[in-house]
Amino acid sequence: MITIKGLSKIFQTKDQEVRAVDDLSLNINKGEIYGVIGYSGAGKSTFIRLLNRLEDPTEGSVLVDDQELTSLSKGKLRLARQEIGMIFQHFNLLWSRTVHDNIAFPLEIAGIPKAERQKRVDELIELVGLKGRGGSYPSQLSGGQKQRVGIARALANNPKVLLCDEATSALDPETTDSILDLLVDINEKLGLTIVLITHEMHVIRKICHQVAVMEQGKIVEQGEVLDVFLHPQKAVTKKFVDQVMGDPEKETSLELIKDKYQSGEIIRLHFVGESTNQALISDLSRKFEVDVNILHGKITQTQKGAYGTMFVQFDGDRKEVERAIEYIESTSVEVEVNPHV
Ligand SMILES: Nc1ncnc2c1ncn2[C@@H]1O[C@H](COP(=O)(O)OP(=O)(O)OP(=O)(O)O)[C@@H](O)[C@H]1O
Repeated sequence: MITIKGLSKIFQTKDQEVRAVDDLSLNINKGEIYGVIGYSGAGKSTFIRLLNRLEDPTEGSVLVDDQELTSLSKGKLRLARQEIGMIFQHFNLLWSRTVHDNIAFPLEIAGIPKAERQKRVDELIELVGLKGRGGSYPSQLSGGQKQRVGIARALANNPKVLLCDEATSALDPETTDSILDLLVDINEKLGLTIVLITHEMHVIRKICHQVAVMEQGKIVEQGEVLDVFLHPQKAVTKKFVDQVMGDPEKETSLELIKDKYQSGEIIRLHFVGESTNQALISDLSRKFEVDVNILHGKITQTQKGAYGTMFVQFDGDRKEVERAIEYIESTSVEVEVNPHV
């Protein structure tokens, strides 16, 4: 759906040149939720603004659904932008217009007749869960409701792509989750491709299929969310993963655990998706004469299933413990016996 090649944006300031986006190339597939994460100043906002040419690139190209945005004239660009909706951290609503009229605004600009507009606005209000609030003004809405209006407005012209610029950063954790759920719902219902930028790994973990980590204008790591969680290569990525997971190995001393539980085997289980294995522990105790003692760990949910590490102790007949370990090795849960500190 989106092909980005050699994209750069250089800002000239009085005394220096800032490479906000530096020779970036990537592909985003249709129907994917693609997250870009980075710390402040990494170049995320510049990057997302280049995707709908709110910012003109210094070099490189952006193709959306095979249309090259970078070479379009102003008139054609306006049409192309109808295919790319955008939502913002601070909502960017029109304060003197009602919810209904905010959502109708892009339809008016696109020249949609009034009756059709009315029907479409009603559908959108329903889709984002704001039924009955069409006559309210933005100042009468909560942050989460304002963002719902932003989403409805962005979807008005049936775009192929939705860009989200720190869309939940101004919201509390609970409201953040409800907006993220709405984005997943829209992605699944409409098959919409979503590109979002964020500095919160929670957002990536909860809804993204793919993630790119940005640092100093470059993408330093990218891939499927679970893979990146599982094998973070760069220090910056590790820091982001620790943001949601903590580091179970740092939080407790394995030596202490080993001292305390000297019989049987201490085992580290690493869950990497595939929800079928969530029942592993009960499976083990049903199938084998082994006592499973949960010692420490953290498991969280991603779009592709459970992810995380758990330390357990297996106690019982040695042969039976070995059989239980062999059984885990036949699943997608990674297992390490007597892990090193
Ligand atoms: N209009 C501009 N003129 C000059 N420099 C700019 C301009 N816009 C951005 N920059 C610089 O480009 C770099 C990347 O900024 P950008 O806002 O894209 O980062 P970000 O990752 O979105 O950070 P934040 O989350 O804080 O917005 C920064 O060093 C910033 O100072």
